[in-house]
Amino acid sequence: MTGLDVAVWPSGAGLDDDGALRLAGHGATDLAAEHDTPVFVLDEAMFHERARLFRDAFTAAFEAIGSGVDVYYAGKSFLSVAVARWAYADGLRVDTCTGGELAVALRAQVPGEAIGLHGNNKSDSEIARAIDARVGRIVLDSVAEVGRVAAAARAAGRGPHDRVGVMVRVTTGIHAGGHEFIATAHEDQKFGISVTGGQALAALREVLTHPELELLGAHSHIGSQIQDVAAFEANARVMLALRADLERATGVLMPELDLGGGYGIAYVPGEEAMDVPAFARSLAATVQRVCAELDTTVPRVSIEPGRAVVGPTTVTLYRVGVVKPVTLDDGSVRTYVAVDGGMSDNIRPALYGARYTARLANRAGSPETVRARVVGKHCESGDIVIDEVALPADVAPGDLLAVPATGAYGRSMASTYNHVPRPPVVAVAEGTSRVLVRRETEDDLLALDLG
Ligand SMILES: Cc1ncc(COP(=O)(O)O)c(C=O)c1O
Ligand SMILES: N[C@@H](CCCC[NH3+])C(=O)O
Repeated sequence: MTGLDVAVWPSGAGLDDDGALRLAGHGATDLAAEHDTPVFVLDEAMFHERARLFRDAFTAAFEAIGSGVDVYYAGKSFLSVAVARWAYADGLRVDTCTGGELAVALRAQVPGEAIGLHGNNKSDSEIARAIDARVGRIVLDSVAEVGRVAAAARAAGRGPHDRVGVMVRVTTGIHAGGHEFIATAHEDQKFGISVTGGQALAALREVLTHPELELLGAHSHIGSQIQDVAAFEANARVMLALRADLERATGVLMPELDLGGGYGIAYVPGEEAMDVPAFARSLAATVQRVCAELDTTVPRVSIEPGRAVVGPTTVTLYRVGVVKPVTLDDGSVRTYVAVDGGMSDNIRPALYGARYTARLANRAGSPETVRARVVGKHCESGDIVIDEVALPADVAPGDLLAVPATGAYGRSMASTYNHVPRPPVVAVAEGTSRVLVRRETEDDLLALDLG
């Protein structure tokens, strides 16, 4: 819509005649008045659009090569009961990685068979709970876990005729993703079992020795915020070769490969939104080509996007407090704009150097701009929301500031640092708005403190 970069702002965002922000027909000023700030505002229609886009694009691409696909929504990016319900209703499955995420998916009445459980350090109770819920698959992350899950399956009365579906998470050596902390398939890190030296192959063979486990396939996830299809394709090659190696060694052809999540989104103007159908077609073509080279059948594929589904749907609204011009050593001025949240609702800039953009949400503001740094209210000089952004020169205390693309890893990684209660998530649609996750209160925090 006019004045807004469509790659960065939700599809339901627009500006009214005064240049104030509207989200799915709701004025940002009204939303802030009703829910207070900071608040995460999620464009519900866009969540459905994004979920169905992944479902339809990948289904079409993989059906075209004679295969099928399951899209798991990665709950770690943002999960609430409503969101889990929506994802399932939109034809997605739900990927969880802790007992807490599993509990949310189950509360949403997502059937167990449509849930996956990950985790590099699952507890006995998480494993037992997943088996009890009859989740569709447990992704094994270490050799030790193979025996533990088999034992838990036996203890739950499962056997050769009622096996527990598992995958083995492997690291393929493909290094991708923006920051070291979010790259996950290089060798020297905690996730998965390496393909080098035959370790992954040995783990897959180990699964086959347990009659109560059904080996559904191998799983990989190479990192997050990846824009380049080549990295996914390189990963797919390694995974397909591993599948062929297992078949040669044992005669067992794994029916499925999970190629993980990690699809990137646009955070700042100038970055482009990914062309999901083109991406899916390119990946499917690679899978088909490599299968032909290996003279093997095309497996069923699953993927686990989180950020690319929910990230672009959400805008954080903050209230501006202190505005402080600071003269730098070179004589230039940087305007520090302090908002009423910060690293407790968005740790990504501090943790990964992640970049965001912002605009005033209650009015257009003056056409002249200042070089602004948006900072939070925490007792930490690294509490920076946006390192540098041009804001109207008349930005003032009381203004509303909107930061887009905060749907993934914002609320889900939020903390209560400095005893700042975590903000709510409000879903907006044309004519309706509702609180998905309520604001924490000081009473919530004090209730934990036993004195
Ligand atoms: C195993 C696994 N699957 C899926 C995801 C989701 O990643 P993204 O939100 O980047 O799509 C992650 C997080 O990086 C992950 O570790
Ligand atoms: N939390 C990370 C990405 C997900 C890592 C999970 N494996 C981020 O905000 O970018």
